[in-house]
Amino acid sequence: MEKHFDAIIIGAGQAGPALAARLSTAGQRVAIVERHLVGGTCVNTGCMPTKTMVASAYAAHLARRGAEYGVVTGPISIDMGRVHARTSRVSSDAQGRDEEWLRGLENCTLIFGHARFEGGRSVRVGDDLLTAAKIFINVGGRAFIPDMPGVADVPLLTNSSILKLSTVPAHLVVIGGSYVGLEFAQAFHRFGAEVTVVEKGERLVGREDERVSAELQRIFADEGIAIRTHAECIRFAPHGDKIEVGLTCAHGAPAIIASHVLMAVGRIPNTGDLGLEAAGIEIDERGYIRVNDRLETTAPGVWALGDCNGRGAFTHTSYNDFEIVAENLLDGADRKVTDRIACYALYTDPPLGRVGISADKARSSGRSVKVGRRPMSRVGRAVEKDETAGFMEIVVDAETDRILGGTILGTSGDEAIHCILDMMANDATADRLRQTVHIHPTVSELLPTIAGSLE
Ligand SMILES: Cc1cc2nc3c(=O)[nH]c(=O)nc-3n(C[C@H](O)[C@H](O)[C@H](O)COP(=O)(O)OP(=O)(O)OC[C@H]3O[C@@H](n4cnc5c(N)ncnc54)[C@H](O)[C@@H]3O)c2cc1C
Ligand SMILES: NC(=O)c1ccc[n+]([C@@H]2O[C@H](COP(=O)([O-])OP(=O)(O)OC[C@H]3O[C@@H](n4cnc5c(N)ncnc54)[C@H](O)[C@@H]3O)[C@@H](O)[C@H]2O)c1
Repeated sequence: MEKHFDAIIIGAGQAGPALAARLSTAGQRVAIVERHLVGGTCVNTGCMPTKTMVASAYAAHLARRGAEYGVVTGPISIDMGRVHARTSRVSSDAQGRDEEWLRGLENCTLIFGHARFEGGRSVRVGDDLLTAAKIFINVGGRAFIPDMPGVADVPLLTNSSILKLSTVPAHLVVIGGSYVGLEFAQAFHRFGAEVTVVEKGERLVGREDERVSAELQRIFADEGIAIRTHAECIRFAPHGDKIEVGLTCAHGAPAIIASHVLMAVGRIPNTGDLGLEAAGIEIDERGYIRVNDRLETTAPGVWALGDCNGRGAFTHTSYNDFEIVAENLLDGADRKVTDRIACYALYTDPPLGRVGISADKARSSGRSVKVGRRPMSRVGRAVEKDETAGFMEIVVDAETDRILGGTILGTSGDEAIHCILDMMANDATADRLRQTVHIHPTVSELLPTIAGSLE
């Protein structure tokens, strides 16, 4: 059956639902199509369940350290069933709320099914052909499983299936030492698993400055998490009821035996089964939909938002894509994706908060910069909490004194980094930050001091 709307949104992740609400409130008839669960990756298999798990793991870690704080506790054990139940509840509550809200929107129809383009203005979902003058793609991505030797011969976990474990793995091998890998590695180690992180690059979080990689590696090693870098030739083979993970490393054992293996080597966009060619929508060599600064695709009347456009890979970037598209369409704004200041956090303990350009990248780009840095051991609040691993860093343009970026690898780094982000958003100078009085005792209070001693 053919059904006509003013707008079709494909995918109910982090941009789609908000856009559906804005367009339908503006009086447009909107269809939003979702093939699995409302809320997409973040709510169901990404941010929310992982940060819930990370919180349980932190509780376990603190409980084990209780005596250091003068809290005498008995033996610590992990009820993985309850960890799992808590994680599922947080996700399913949010998913249910989001779905109910979408269903309640006037002028908006929520349709479950796989959407596929049949032309520039038409999308098939099952027996229905939906047509609209405007189509918005918000299909996200999924875990990438590379074609490594033995990959089809053994069971491998992804960020989705690992959330279903209701027992603690004996030995979890994590392939990939970046966001997904490190957050799960530390959490499962704190739940009691032996954990080995296997990274093919020369260091963890290879996109960050070496100082960050080295400090994270030290923190992980101190906790007892094994790390194997330079693992360039990973292969898998069944080993009884276990999995042999073969590694060709510069040093160390050639293989390890795992009870479970998590693949965390990146994500690929869900663009292969969308029929994009029928609408003339171009993708790049990695499958990301090509968009311009206003997130318009190569087909008129079609936009791509969120992870599938390759312009961001976070919930906040997907949501910001919604803001850009909605304000340009409905408010006559001229917002651009390149106006966004890069910012993100890695939820290890301590977390890494990052904004703008890093010190090494600024220097290698040839810019003249000043850098201020302090170890977390100089932050009073960190000392009081006895969480002194890490450091804080601010990067400043030596000519204009404008703040270019910041790194906080340390307790509350995911929150405190916003001081630097907000200063950057207001184009403030380091001197302005230096003059700003911050609250004592906080992690943020050292930032004005650092801004006053740049080198
Ligand atoms: C383990 C993990 C932890 C993460 N933690 C964080 C974090 O702490 N902070 C952060 O900012 N980001 C985090 N992320 C990234 C974040 O989850 C994503 O950037 C974000 O969810 C992207 O949102 P999106 O709207 O682009 O797509 P998604 O949330 O992936 O939503 C896309 C939706 O489209 C649907 N869909 C796909 N194809 C079709 C089709 N053909 N027809 C109909 N529907 C379709 C999918 O079912 C899905 O519901 C994490 C990711 C992972 C994997
Ligand atoms: N805190 C957060 O915001 C958060 C948390 C989790 C995920 N995410 C999002 O999810 C995306 C995916 O995260 P990710 O960690 O899977 O990918 P990633 O691209 O960030 O890192 C992949 C890692 O795997 C390594 N690798 C690649 N191929 C390999 C191989 N064959 N063998 C061993 N190692 C290999 C890479 O060198 C890299 O270190 C991120 O881009 C991020 O945006 C965000």
